Amino acid sequence: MALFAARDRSVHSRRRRDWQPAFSPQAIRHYEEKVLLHIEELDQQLELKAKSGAVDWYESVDWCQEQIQARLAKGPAPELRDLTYYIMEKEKENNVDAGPWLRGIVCSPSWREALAAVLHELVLHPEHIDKLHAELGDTCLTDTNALAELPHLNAVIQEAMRLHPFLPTGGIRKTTDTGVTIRDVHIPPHTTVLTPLYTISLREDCFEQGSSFIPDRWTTRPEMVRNAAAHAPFSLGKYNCIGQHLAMRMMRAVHACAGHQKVQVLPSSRGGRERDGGGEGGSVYVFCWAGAACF
Ligand code: HEM
Repeated sequence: MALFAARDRSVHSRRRRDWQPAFSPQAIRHYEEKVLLHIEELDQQLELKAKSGAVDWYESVDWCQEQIQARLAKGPAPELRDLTYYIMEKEKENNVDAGPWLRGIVCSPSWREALAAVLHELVLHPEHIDKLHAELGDTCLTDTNALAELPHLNAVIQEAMRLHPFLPTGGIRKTTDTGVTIRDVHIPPHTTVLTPLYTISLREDCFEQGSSFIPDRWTTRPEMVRNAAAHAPFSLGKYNCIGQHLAMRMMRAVHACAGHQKVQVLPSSRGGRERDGGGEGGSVYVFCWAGAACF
């Protein structure tokens, strides 16, 4: 059973405690050292590709999945004491096969969706790529502490995650025997509660021009955020995303490359779904493999 699916509080807390050391500041630093090599490689590849043509998004996704499958198939080698190794070992102790779960985290939903969401918006709003480029200046792409201080980079990521929440109707919870009263609303016992994050994100009473991509609302136009509590891309409380700091640090590094290399849009080779930029020209989504390389 995946960690997030452990609904028994004590089981969940114990399993989460097991995972916690893998996300400590020291562990993240150690892990970053490895990942940042791939970020430099990504930046170089982007530069090369920009000269020789586009990279196909779908090929990149296939490559990414192959890398992770190969990594998981190899199993935990003693010298590989990193995040993947740690989680696989811990989950083995809990009699859980972490393979599918890790593949789930790494290859797909959250990480990939968030990377794609930001790129999707950048592709549709190239002026923000220029702005990122200017903001980056000569900031080192692998200096994750310096990247964390860049307001527009952070704002672009937050805004894209607001418009494309990874769990559009997610965070399913169920009340217990007693039900629960929130303000003056009583939710009866054993009721499943769904939070429609996508709908909330677009509400005018939460965000002015809620359906528009306006990163400046997170920086110079705070009045456009009418209810900041409506934005919780990593969820809240005891079940919130344990990997959020790592995810944000890695996303900043990947998207800094987009700004640095001023990524441009070309038509998609296999036609586009909505998130691919679809009717508006498709996209060159070169970054998925950077995410994959991270793991
Ligand atoms: C931008 C990328 C990411 C987003 C948007 C994201 C989002 C989320 C959200 C919304 C939840 C809560 C689900 C719920 O309420 O039921 C969650 C849980 C979780 N996430 Fe992430 N996540 C991201 C990246 C990561 C990464 C990189 C890792 C680990 C390497 C990770 C590991 C987890 C785990 C283990 C949980 C379950 C936590 C628990 O139940 O205690 N996530 N994530």
